[in-house]
Amino acid sequence: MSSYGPQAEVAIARVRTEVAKLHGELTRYGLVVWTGGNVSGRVPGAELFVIKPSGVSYDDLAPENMILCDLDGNVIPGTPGADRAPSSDTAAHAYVYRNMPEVGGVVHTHSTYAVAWAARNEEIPCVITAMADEFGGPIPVGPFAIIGDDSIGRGIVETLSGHRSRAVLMANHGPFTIGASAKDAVKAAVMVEDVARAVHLAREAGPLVPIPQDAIDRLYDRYQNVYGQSTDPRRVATHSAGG
Ligand SMILES: O=C(CO)[C@@H](O)[C@@H](O)COP(=O)(O)O
Repeated sequence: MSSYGPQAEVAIARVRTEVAKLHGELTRYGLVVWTGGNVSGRVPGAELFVIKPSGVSYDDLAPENMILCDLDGNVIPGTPGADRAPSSDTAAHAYVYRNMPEVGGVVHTHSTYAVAWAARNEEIPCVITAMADEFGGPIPVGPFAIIGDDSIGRGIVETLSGHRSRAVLMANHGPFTIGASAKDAVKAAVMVEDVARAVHLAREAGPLVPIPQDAIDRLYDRYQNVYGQSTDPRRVATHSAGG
């Protein structure tokens, strides 16, 4: 049985509970069918993250069967849940944690409208204020990447580094989102599906009207710095990063 010391063990237990519970949000918001999505969370203060087992029904996910991994995506032997195979996207999540130290959570879903944009390899243009608020502009498309190794992770990092968006539509696959915490990344997954649906429906009904860049900038700035509570993880992360 591995032990990382009492402080880290408390943090691991907290992230296990949070990550197991957050999968319920994927089903609550209709972002997944069957087992087609995953959530992970970084363990603060340790070179570790927690992710779900592969292909296990969401009803059966519990803190004790979440899987603890190092930042190379290796399962930590002897820890609870280590007897099962981790999510197919473990290497992708690990790559993001290794290369984006500010990221505390990663989420992948196959939510319908976001996947439809990904299937066309088409970015979602910024035509509604909710997008300017949450994503600060369009939602970009990442490269086509094979599932199973760190190609997806490389595509996520290449596309989102220096980009305001916390969501990327991996070509012909679907959305991956990042956040200051696992919950924050789940929120981005909920929001990306909402805007993917709204912009799709808008375009069906008529031409899209872009929002001027200066208005996008003002909306984004307000949402990062004024909206919500000063204790929100997003605002704490923005300010500690000097943003
Ligand atoms: O996108 C894919 C496969 O297409 C996977 O992320 C999805 O099915 C979820 O897989 P896991 O159950 O996390 O292994």
